[in-house]
Amino acid sequence: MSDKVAVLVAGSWGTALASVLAANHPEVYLWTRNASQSEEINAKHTNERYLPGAVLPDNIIATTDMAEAVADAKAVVIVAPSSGMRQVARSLKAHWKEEMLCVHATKGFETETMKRMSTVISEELGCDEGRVVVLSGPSHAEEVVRHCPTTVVVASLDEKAAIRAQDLFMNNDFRVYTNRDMLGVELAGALKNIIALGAGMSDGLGYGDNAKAALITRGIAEISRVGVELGANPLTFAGLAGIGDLVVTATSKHSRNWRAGSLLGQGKPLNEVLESMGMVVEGIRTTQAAYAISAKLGVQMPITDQIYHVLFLGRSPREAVEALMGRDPKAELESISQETWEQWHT
Ligand SMILES: NC(=O)C1=CN([C@@H]2O[C@H](COP(=O)(O)OP(=O)(O)OC[C@H]3O[C@@H](n4cnc5c(N)ncnc54)[C@H](OP(=O)(O)O)[C@@H]3O)[C@@H](O)[C@H]2O)C=CC1
Ligand SMILES: O=C(CO)COP(=O)(O)O
Repeated sequence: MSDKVAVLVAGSWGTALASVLAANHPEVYLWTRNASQSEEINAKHTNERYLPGAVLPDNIIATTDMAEAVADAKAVVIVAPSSGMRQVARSLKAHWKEEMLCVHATKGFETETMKRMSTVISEELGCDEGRVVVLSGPSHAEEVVRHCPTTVVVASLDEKAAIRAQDLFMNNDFRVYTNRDMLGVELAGALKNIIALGAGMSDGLGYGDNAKAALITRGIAEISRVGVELGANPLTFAGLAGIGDLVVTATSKHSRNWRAGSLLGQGKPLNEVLESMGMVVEGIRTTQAAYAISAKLGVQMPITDQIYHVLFLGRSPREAVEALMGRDPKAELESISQETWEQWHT
């Protein structure tokens, strides 16, 4: 097998990951459905729409031909938004070979089915879920292309596949840890976007650092609660894919979820906010999925519940904050089950 690596879709994160890979591998093929974007990347080594101002390595070769991108690649990295994942994975099927490593770096669910991305990919490729690796963690594309030090985790049901992915991406700017808890890593990466929307709303309303710290801390509590209920390792939520990514998304102006939340907090309607973003805001779809998951499991997700009401049921961000602050008095660790408590304290 060649030294070639393929990245599918040239949005901001796909392009940034292609530039990480280009430092480690001689040829990185970047597939896009957009011919003019492909020409721009090959001729000017830029992707102005998604990463304005960044200069890309010249061993990134863009193409609109998926067969050309994937043929003989040792690894395929899929970075489609969750809404396009099934379609992209379905197109990959004709070109994918069992021996290729398959990594995804998408943070979201398939809203219609509430499935995780590794499930969607394995269904479309017709392979075992263990063949898929997820890459996640605190990593804004804008900083990664500037070679700012960044740490992420890769997780898979197959530890050997995770180690292959670690080896594929790791370099002096981009440090990669393995984690065996694929479920926890995928859940954490998706659910933190809801809390980042809330943190943006809080800032948009003009609230301060106390409110944001509360959202981050109570946010990771509800993410862990649903994660543990589904069978994830509670410690994953204390790691890079959990609190690490929640902090970076809830506190950074690079974050599209934070920015969308901030505009909503300033009173802009959702449709106007989404029109002005021009990039994917995964937290919106994820709020729908998480609201349904929380109801199905009977697990309390009070912040998610309020964000859902703001996004889809006309509640104002200020009313949502009032509802959260006016909840019944509770002990901080009340909603952690006895079993989980014992797990954490042994
Ligand atoms: N940006 C970041 O810093 C990070 C993003 N992520 C995650 O990565 C994922 C992708 O986000 P990001 O790159 O930021 O998104 P962007 O909005 O920057 O780009 C989205 C890209 O997806 C393409 N696309 C959308 N739907 C399809 C489809 N059906 N078929 C083919 N291409 C499609 C778009 O193509 P077109 O231009 O033709 O519409 C565009 O290239 C998300 O899950 C996000 O949460 C994770 C970590 C960091
Ligand atoms: O996941 C991210 C950083 O780790 C990017 O978050 P946004 O999608 O909110 O920009």
